[in-house]
Amino acid sequence: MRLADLIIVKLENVTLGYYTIPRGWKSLFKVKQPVVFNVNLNIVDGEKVVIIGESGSGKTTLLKTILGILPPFEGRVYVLGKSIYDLPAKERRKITRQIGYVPQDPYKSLNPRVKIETVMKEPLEKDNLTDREIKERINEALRLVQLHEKILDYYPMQLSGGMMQRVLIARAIVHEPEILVLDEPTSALDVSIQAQVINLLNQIQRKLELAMLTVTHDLAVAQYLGDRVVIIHKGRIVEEGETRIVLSQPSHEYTRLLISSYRASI
Ligand SMILES: Nc1ncnc2c1ncn2[C@@H]1O[C@H](COP(=O)(O)OP(=O)(O)OP(=O)(O)O)[C@@H](O)[C@H]1O
Repeated sequence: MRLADLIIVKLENVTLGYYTIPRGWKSLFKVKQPVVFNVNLNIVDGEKVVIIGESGSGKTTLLKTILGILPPFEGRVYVLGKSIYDLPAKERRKITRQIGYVPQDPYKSLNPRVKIETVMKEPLEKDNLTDREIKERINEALRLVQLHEKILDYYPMQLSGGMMQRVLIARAIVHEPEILVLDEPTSALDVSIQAQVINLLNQIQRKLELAMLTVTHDLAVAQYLGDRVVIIHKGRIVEEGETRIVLSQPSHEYTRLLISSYRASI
């Protein structure tokens, strides 16, 4: 097998959702409410995949199952070849640690009372590293996101939104994951900063030869961060393929609608 064929994440007939209390019922009785239906998806080593869909289409729900925090109602979720929900929780966490995760909103994702140094050390806690190795790893991650190490003494509120996002990206790569997973990486940022963050992510992905999975509602983000796009509508994959081809010759009506509303908005 070529290295490029190594499957990092695989979703096999995955149906996902939440347990909710039906309308009009006050009791504790809950029912399954599926929101993502029968999804199949492979992400191979070094590949950049973007899932595009509008708000409520199930993008974050899909990420939760990949991150090991939402067991599927049906189907299997494989990370690095292991069916993670067939493993005991401790083993599952060991595997999902190989995922670097950048959450949706940098402003809400960092505790204002916790120094950046502590934020950066946390993913390395279980790695049995010496203080020197920890320092080297953190400095390397900061270098990759183009932040000075003096930032380690700062608190999140002393940083701009763009700097917070760089800290979150540095935290996601500091433990040398196999895949970087990003939830709407630019939506909370000023337009002027968005392009910088996109360029930075592409540089990091190339340098570390990581697989990268991004979810977004923004076609521009998909164009720049995806070799391959997956279009999701109401919890179902309606189309997928090479980004350039899907966006220039969409075959599904929903994709055509997304593209025309995007063109109208620019
Ligand atoms: N904890 C939850 N309990 C019940 N329903 C939920 C929960 N989280 C999300 N949902 C529902 O699941 C559906 C998909 O939500 P999800 O957050 O995955 O969408 P999304 O595509 O990521 O949207 P957004 O970009 O707005 O975050 C929505 O109908 C949402 O209301």
